[in-house]
Amino acid sequence: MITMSADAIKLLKEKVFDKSRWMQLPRDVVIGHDVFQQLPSVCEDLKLGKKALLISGKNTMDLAGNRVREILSGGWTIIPFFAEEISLPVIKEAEKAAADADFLIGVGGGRVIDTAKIVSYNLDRPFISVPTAASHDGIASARASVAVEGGHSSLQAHPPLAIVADTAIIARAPHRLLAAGCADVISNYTAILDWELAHRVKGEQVSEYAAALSKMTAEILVKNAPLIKPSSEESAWIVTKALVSSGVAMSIAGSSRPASGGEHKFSHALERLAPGKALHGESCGIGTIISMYLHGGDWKGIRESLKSIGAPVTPKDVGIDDATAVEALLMAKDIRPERFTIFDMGLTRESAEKLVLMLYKE
Ligand SMILES: NC(=O)C1=CN([C@@H]2O[C@H](COP(=O)(O)OP(=O)(O)OC[C@H]3O[C@@H](n4cnc5c(N)ncnc54)[C@H](OP(=O)(O)O)[C@@H]3O)[C@@H](O)[C@H]2O)C=CC1
Ligand SMILES: O=C(CO)COP(=O)(O)O
Ligand SMILES: [Zn+2]
Repeated sequence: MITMSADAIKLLKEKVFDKSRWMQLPRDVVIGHDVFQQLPSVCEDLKLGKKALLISGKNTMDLAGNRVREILSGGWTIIPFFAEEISLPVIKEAEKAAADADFLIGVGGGRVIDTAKIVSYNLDRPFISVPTAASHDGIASARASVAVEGGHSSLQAHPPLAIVADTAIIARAPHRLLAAGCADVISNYTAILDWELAHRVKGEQVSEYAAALSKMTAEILVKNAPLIKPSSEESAWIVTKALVSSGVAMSIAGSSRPASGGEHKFSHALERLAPGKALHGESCGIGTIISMYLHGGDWKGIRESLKSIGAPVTPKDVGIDDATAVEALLMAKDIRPERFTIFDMGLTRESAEKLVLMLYKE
């Protein structure tokens, strides 16, 4: 009889048994021109029930939420709910409003979709993600980002059961939103470098598949950067696919690690210090240039790609002064401190000031 030593059993346990992971992925992904028409088929296909809470925003309810409501009105009862911000009180209100709903629909930008995602998770009801802008990679992810007292939380949630992304609507959104979505994807480059750094310094486990998918998504996007233009449905299509792919990478990893490193911590810090000035993806893009410089990579190449897409590359471009950006860089390490990144490698005020100035250099 072969017997195993206690050490061998421990190793086997670490290598095999403790590795079980539950990956949840979206089931129906419909991207294209005028695909709202397919919402009834999607709801029937997924057997979601007959009553839904539709969460949308101040602008997006008129732009798309009401249209979704109209399309589904033949066979479903749709209760509209305005989410003007993402906050715990709004989430609680939405949960009350969804008490007897069978499923949730989030129609809007990242904040609306994350709100619907959290409500869906808390009430254990399915949800459909209907992005009106290709501005963030939470469209398909199983994570939800929410500012909390003294920090920023990335909450575990369910991924949407379906994504219905109408490229005609997305193409009509202000170009700023599309460029922000590109920057959110481009930030995958430094998110992966930070993840690998955390592996080397802290022994954090890296999912090779999630990392490869995330990096490949950023590479394809950068390759297609010359095709990304305002008001173009082809651009909306390219960017939406990249955002879905990046979201899937997060689901594979079971965390936002493949798409969120130090550049995201900088973005969350900036949002705290200068709320509402920069879009999420915009500040992530600026953080990516700085992080890539610190990693010793091609930061000028990243800056050129962002510029060519029309994304901001300096704090000034988003109406934020340099001193605030310096503070955000210094604060970044304290946002979700358990996530080790390049900003934990001894960044000083003096170096932070130099890094911000560097953004303006030719
Ligand atoms: N869960 C995850 O994995 C991820 C989550 N995020 C989160 O997503 C959020 C950022 O998303 P983002 O979309 O940039 O920001 P917002 O959701 O704040 O949307 C920005 C603005 O764009 C408006 N808008 C949306 N679509 C259109 C359109 N078609 N035409 C005109 N205006 C439009 C919104 O209107 P309205 O007022 O109607 O909302 C809002 O005023 C952050 O909270 C971030 O943390 C980001 C990445 C990943
Ligand atoms: O924005 C995200 C990925 O692009 C998710 O990030 P966080 O986990 O930092 O909230
Ligand atoms: Zn992001």
